[in-house]
Amino acid sequence: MNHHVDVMISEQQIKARIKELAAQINQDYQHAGSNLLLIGLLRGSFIFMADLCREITVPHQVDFMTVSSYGNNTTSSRDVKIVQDLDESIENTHVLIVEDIIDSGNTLSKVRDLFLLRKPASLEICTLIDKPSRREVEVPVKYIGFSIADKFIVGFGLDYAQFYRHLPYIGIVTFPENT
Ligand SMILES: O=P(O)(O)OC[C@H]1O[C@H](OP(=O)(O)OP(=O)(O)O)[C@H](O)[C@@H]1O
Ligand code: HPA
Repeated sequence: MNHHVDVMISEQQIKARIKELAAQINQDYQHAGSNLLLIGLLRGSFIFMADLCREITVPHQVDFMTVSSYGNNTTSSRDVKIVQDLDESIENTHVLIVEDIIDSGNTLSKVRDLFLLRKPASLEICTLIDKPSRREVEVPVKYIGFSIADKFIVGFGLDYAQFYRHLPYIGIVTFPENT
């Protein structure tokens, strides 16, 4: 493959930040009873979800929904597809969407609008990475791991053409035409 990957956010930095996010979530949801549901958007969120939920000590359930908008491209198609919806109702449930990255905002905006129609008790978003300069659609995000500049990144669940999701760090992809 004609590009290379450099470390941008180390494994240690990510682990430490996830602990901080979970501490904030534990505090914010201490009165949610056992009515908290974390919903990860696949595929990108699977590693962040696995690490985050193991730091969350308030009772909660975990579910996933499969959504896709990038295909194998590095820019959003803006056509967000619900590939696999939730099986269960989220009515009267405190829902926290867990996402790897918010870039244009198209994915989370569509999912958020869909979930709001289902009348959850509350609905918030937690993303590991935010790229605010790329936003096309505003979406309220309560928990942000790292806010970064406009670079295409991989690792910790994030892919380039489905590769690199396994990297334990966030890396920047450099393409030859950009160097
Ligand atoms: O804010 P946006 O511009 O919509 O971009 C964010 C979305 O893009 C990626 O998903 P992708 O469609 O690549 O699917 P994946 O989760 O399977 O990697 C990522 O996981 C987010 O869901
Ligand atoms: O920078 C990115 N990397 C991988 N997938 C993505 N989806 C939106 N932005 C990105």
